[in-house]
Amino acid sequence: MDIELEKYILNHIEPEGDYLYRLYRATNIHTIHGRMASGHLQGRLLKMLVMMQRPRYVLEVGTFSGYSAICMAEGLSEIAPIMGARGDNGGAPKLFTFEINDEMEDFTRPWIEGSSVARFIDFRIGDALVEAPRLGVLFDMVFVDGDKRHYVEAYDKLLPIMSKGAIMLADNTLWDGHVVDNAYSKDQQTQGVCHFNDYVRQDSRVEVTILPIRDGLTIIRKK
Ligand SMILES: C[S@@+](CC[C@H](N)C(=O)[O-])C[C@H]1O[C@@H](n2cnc3c(N)ncnc32)[C@H](O)[C@@H]1O
Repeated sequence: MDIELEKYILNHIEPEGDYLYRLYRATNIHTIHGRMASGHLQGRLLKMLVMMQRPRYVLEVGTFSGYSAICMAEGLSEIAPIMGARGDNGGAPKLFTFEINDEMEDFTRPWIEGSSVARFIDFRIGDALVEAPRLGVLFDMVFVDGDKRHYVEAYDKLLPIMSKGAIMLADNTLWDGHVVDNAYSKDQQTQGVCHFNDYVRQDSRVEVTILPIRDGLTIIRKK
């Protein structure tokens, strides 16, 4: 997107807040692929979607530095009073977020635990596609942001543990425009994203739309 237009957008949406600003900076300083973090615009969208969907349980595949997890938890903290939480997390909404790379834990856990919404986040190291089905809960919202080569596998494993009317968000589904660029047709991640986009489109159990925000964000609603 044009830089001026992006600046304009960021000046006309809810501010990121100091904590997330510092986390984004720290992510970019201390990790190699800092730009994987959602950032201001997508973070505000995730929070907004949580407030609109009002989920009891949210699942995230791929915590990385915790940026998107904190944004979604901010949404949960807004809806918690409406959902009749008792304040001890007994009936409060909750985000389970999984990170497969255990080397991220030392960086990410303090940021999550130091955030004002930590009580809404259950951060676990492990493969979300293996661990999430073992939790025994139905998710009302799922954010798939893990390995692009396994998006179809993620979809097949997670759709059955989503409630009717739940939404799945899948990030990076335009993959920097590579989905329409033949030069990348042999790239495994591009192939994974393209396969996923085709696969979801033909599935009559869901409705799907793609937002051209950032790197492409697919919204899938389970009928
Ligand atoms: C793009 S980053 C996530 C960014 C983060 N969601 C955000 O928006 O700030 C992707 C992360 O997913 C992790 N990952 C990949 N496959 C996974 C899986 N099956 N379960 C849990 N984490 C996974 C990777 O190690 C990486 O840290």
